[in-house]
Amino acid sequence: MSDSTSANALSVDHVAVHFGGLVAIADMTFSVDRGEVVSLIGPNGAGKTTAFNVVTGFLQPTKGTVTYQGRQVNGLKPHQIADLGLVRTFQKTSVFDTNTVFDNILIGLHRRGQRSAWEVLLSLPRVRREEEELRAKAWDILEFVGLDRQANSLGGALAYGEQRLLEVAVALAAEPSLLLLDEPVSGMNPSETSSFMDLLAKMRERHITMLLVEHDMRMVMGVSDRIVVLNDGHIIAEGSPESIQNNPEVIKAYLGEGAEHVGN
Ligand SMILES: Nc1ncnc2c1ncn2[C@@H]1O[C@H](COP(=O)(O)OP(=O)(O)OP(=O)(O)O)[C@@H](O)[C@H]1O
Repeated sequence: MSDSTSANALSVDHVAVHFGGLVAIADMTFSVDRGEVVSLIGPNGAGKTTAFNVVTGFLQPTKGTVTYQGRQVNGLKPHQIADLGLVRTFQKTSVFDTNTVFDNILIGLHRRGQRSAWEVLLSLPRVRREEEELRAKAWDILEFVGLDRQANSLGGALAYGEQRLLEVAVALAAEPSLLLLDEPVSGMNPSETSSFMDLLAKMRERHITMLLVEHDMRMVMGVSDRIVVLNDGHIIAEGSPESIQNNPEVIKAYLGEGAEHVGN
């Protein structure tokens, strides 16, 4: 973590979100530095999903600003924010069931393509060369997430945990400069969760900046550089996994759900 504000990839400053009279987020300020993995945790209803939706443009804050690499992003549409490199996954998987795993990645890669329909139709040599490069890139991504052996399976035929891996693979195809993961291991069995943690560790080694909303504490403690704890729309603690695990305020906030969730 760096003290320099110029290292901040993402800054959330004094953001509040009200739904009518309900204050989902009262006043939230936090940042994510380049190369950092930051997790947003908190009991049910704390405001995590709301915060995630504000950062990705799916909700507008009532107050405050969100800036990314020095540029204000609140007010932009979700696809404009994605174009800036903030790429998100969803709680529910969004893979194309009737396309192969390989084509799912290829579609993701094509979304970034600059070519006109005419160039593609005429199949110009440059287009063919680029197509080959994209296919090679798709293989690299599939190998990276460990789905290369399922390349020809249909998206819908994959096991649940594999579908979630594919979703991350599609997000990686967009070459995110900040990857936002919304409860990526929810619904996974322990072995799928463990494979997913291995993938996160690999992404971390590649210095992919990540913001994670997650309930699974074993995973949060294992992969995060820094943890931001929300409770009732307020940030009640922020720090390393060790400091969060031993923070009395955090333990108290979780007691209603069972304090053991924080420790392990
Ligand atoms: N669209 C909405 N309209 C009204 N209230 C909402 C809306 N979305 C969220 N809320 C409320 O805002 C508060 C924060 O909800 P949010 O979903 O952000 O919490 P969370 O920490 O993600 O919870 P969980 O862990 O259960 O997903 C809750 O009281 C919730 O009921």
